Amino acid sequence: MEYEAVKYVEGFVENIIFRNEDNGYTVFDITYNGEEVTCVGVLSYISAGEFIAAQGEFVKHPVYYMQFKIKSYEFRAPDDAKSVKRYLSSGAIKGIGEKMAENIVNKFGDDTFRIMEEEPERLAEIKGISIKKAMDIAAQLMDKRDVRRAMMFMQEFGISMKLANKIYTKYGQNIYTILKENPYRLADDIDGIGFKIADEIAAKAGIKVDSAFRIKSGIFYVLCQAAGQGHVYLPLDELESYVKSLLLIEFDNMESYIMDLAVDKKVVVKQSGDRKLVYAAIYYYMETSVARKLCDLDISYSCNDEEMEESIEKIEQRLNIELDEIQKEAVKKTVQNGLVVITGGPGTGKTTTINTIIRYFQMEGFDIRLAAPTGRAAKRMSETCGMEAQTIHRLLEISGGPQEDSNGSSFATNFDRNEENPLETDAIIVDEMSMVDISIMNSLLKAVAVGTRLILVGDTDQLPSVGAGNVLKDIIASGCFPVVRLEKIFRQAAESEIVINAHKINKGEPVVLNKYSKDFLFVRRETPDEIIAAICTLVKKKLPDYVGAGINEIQILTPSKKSATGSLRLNKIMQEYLNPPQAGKQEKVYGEVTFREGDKVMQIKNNYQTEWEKKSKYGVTYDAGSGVFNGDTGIITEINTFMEQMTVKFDDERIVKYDFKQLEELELAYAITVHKSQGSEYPAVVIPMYPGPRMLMNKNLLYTAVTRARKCVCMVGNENCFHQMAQNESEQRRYSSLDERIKEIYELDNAV
Ligand SMILES: Nc1ncnc2c1ncn2[C@@H]1O[C@H](COP(=O)(O)OP(=O)(O)OP(=O)(O)O)[C@@H](O)[C@H]1O
Repeated sequence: MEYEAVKYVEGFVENIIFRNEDNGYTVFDITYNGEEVTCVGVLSYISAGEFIAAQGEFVKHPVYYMQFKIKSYEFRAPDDAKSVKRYLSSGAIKGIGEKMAENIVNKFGDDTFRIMEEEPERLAEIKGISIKKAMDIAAQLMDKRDVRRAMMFMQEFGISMKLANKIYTKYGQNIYTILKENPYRLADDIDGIGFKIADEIAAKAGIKVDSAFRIKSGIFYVLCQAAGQGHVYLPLDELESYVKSLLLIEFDNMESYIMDLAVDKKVVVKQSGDRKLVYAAIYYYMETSVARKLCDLDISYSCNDEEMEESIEKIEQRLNIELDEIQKEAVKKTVQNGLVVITGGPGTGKTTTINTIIRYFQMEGFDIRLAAPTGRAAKRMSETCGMEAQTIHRLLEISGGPQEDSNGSSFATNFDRNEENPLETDAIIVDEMSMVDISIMNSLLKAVAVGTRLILVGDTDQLPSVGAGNVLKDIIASGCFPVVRLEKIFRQAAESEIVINAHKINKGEPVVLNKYSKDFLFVRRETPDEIIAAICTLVKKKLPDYVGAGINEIQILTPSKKSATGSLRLNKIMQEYLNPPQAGKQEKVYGEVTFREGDKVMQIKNNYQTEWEKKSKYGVTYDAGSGVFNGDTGIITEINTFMEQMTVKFDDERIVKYDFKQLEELELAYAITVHKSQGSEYPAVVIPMYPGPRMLMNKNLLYTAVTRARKCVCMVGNENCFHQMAQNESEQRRYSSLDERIKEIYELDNAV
């Protein structure tokens, strides 16, 4: 072939060699003038068997030699008998093989395609084709043409192939009206499309910036964003100002848009005093159903006080302890009530109380389940209670990916345990309740049958849950259920300056920073670089021996991600220091991060599908399952660039193979933010103390960081920064109203 002269090729798509569904880049073969030609180009749609006519030119590829680079193209219906036969026998139409293709073309010749499209019933004139089959062939042809047209149409709006496929699967031929009239529906209906993408599409479709669809979609988007920051609702005035700054327009009738959304059941509006509160409907109903269930669980049992005292005494003898009066009261309350909250700071005897409750229930012959919100918290609970604790997710038996609401947007997880199939147990004790958000609380409560005792344990002064809601605080604030507050610090705990100082921080009392403390150390440094240098020495040389732990067990906790002493920078430096490049150590660069064999990493989102296994030292698998969760930490044991896989061994021995595509789920974890450390405990914790944003650097955060340490807290930096944090009460306000929902339902129940 005279490659240079050829500017046009045509032929049947025979073999698709490569296709990137995100951007449509495709490599495929056709036969042109009797020769096989490899074509490359960006195509919105392609299917083997289609007839393509393309303009472009041949270019020389270093390995694959000459390839035709497509500039423009069109798919054509084949127009002569030979081509039609080729097309039909390519397998493009299901149900037509080579022989039948021949029969069809012999009968109708060049007119075949027109007949198939316009008078498909005539195909039944051929032996072996029923009327039903004839109509099916016609439908397939139409479908193919429709898909091709739709894909090309969507490309005009800059929609990636992958999304275009999803959109077409959802709407079919309705895409034309939807994209032209209300592309914002995509944000509601299709996973992977949010307001921002829909807004870009809308701009291309010429939708006006003040269109009602845009404003309503913007309102809903702002509510969902607020939920991502922990808010269950937003007051109307705040919502309005966020929406206006998102959409960059001014408009008057905010309330009428909200009313429209309320009619569509997408939002709920509640009056509170003289303010209107706007909820994304799903969160409102979650709060309501959590409140309803809590009231249902709150039943009381009549118990003989003497018998309870006797049983407690027996346990005290067995455990060789003497419970404090409040601890005893806590135990009794759990025996007498279906729902009890136990709250207290570090060292106030929560674990001891839980352990007594467990023994008590065991003596009664109760079946008991223990749970905590994260893997690490569950592991710690198992250790301190001497009985297996599970994550709430596992307790509820995850049964697949995120569940979709009627609009198709994902918001929750499917659990096998739910109202139809509740947990069959007498008592459930949940620890670290401060981390439980409204969504997982809702799922948990669905699976708890009335009659099962539920005991909620936590410290309300820890940072609130990452997800929306203020569950523990609201339950307590409602004042409707039995709550036991443990406040006394026990002798053993009182010897720990970690515990003493944590309580001082909490109460706003002055803390003396004395570097001679046994477990609460402050190393004074000024600049970020000096601070980091000191941290390096502490983590590698000093602390492991001091607390009798491995280097990887010493955890750096930092308030922020991006500052000079933030987790991103610290991780880079610590990686160089603790796990530098070395011949034979494989690496994988992913975005800004280089992962290296031997690195400490953390899973940063819940993934219920990811499979894991546990292996004995001889490499024999003895346990397997699925699900890795936000906060799980481990070590990279292998990077296989050929298989494009990275293997991580988690702290609890689970081994997970990540495809390179999945690496967005992992972060280096030499240093992690305090927020991510909630619910975990480490033998030693190192905290850089360097000024940062006031909203972030507050008492709550300091308290949470300090209480993560079991044996030693070591702060490095500026003493003033510590004191400012301890005095900064600016706990960011969370808009939640579970307490109100509980009160409403409780009052209704008790009014009867
Ligand atoms: N009634 C008691 N008498 C004497 N010591 C007690 C009593 N209750 C708890 N302790 C001791 O106080 C210390 C703290 O108790 P525990 O671990 O139960 O508290 P916690 O609230 O669970 O603390 P953390 O949240 O820090 O784990 C432990 O050493 C425990 O043995």
